[in-house]
Amino acid sequence: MTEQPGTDADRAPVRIERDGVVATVVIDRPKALNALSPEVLRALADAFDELLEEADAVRGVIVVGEGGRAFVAGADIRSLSTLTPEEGAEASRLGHRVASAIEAFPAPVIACVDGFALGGGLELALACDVIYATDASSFGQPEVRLGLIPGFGGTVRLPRAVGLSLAKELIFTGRRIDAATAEAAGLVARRFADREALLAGARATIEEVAANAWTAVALAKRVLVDAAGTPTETAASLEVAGFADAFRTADMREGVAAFIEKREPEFSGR
Ligand SMILES: CCCCCCCCCCCCC[C@H](O)CC(=O)SCCNC(=O)CCNC(=O)[C@H](O)C(C)(C)COP(=O)(O)OP(=O)(O)OC[C@H]1O[C@@H](n2cnc3c(N)ncnc32)[C@H](O)[C@@H]1OP(=O)(O)O
Repeated sequence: MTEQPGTDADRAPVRIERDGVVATVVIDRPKALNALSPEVLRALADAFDELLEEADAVRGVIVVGEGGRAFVAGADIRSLSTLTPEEGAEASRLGHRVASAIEAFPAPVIACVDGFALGGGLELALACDVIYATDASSFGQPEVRLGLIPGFGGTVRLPRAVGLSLAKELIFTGRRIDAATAEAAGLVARRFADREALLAGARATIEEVAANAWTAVALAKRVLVDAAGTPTETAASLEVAGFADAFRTADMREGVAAFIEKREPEFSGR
């Protein structure tokens, strides 16, 4: 799909901003409320592939929508209207590829929601590790109002985030919930008064994580992602393997030694 002139045509749909150990992935289609076109999805997948090449220097990623009105207002409905069922399946697979790239990234990815997070937008946020939001934000899976169902992981991750009962209510009604309700439901980890506080809070969290053994943080994320939704026995065996892997790191030896010697650890990332 090509952007209409005078809309977002003159800008890349996604950009990466680097500042120290923090990388920020900005979805930049504000005139379409950052709707997910195929170009946006491919650019998101490329962005995380690019960040993976620098993973030894990036301790956390912020994902945010440009414009202050929306994180992402869903899949691009104009694009969806042109699809055959097979193209729809391909679009859904493209969305799942982006979600997998986010879940595979070896550091925390924080969705900073400022405005609407709807449909594929909420699903993108759910693929991230943590969701932070401004008070004015809202969340929903309105696909059924378009004759669709969630196609970017919403039927998988929303029940995990808020429980099956509320997930079914949101998916069946297409209703939007505000940030306070989303926080109370466990969908949003922290709320902030405005965009500036939101981004500052996400940065502070990443810097706090960066002070830890990021080998352990990466291991914990891998276990949490791989174990999600699996039977308890499977999840437990994944944790056992991850715990054993931690003993193979220099960081574990350094962390333990630093505690015993009553000094600050100096983690190497090995
Ligand atoms: C091969 C082709 C592939 C095509 C798709 C590729 C991506 C696929 C991704 C994987 C699968 C995703 C599966 C997902 O589960 C499906 C969905 O997400 S379906 C869409 C769900 N979202 C919605 O239904 C929300 C739609 N928007 C609204 O309800 C309202 O815009 C709003 C958010 C409540 C805000 O309302 P207002 O404040 O009144 O603002 P406007 O409505 O005037 O919007 C401003 C402007 O933005 C345009 N716009 C908003 N949302 C979208 C959108 N989702 N797609 C396209 N454009 C959108 C709106 O049209 C306005 O533009 P203008 O008319 O001014 O040009």
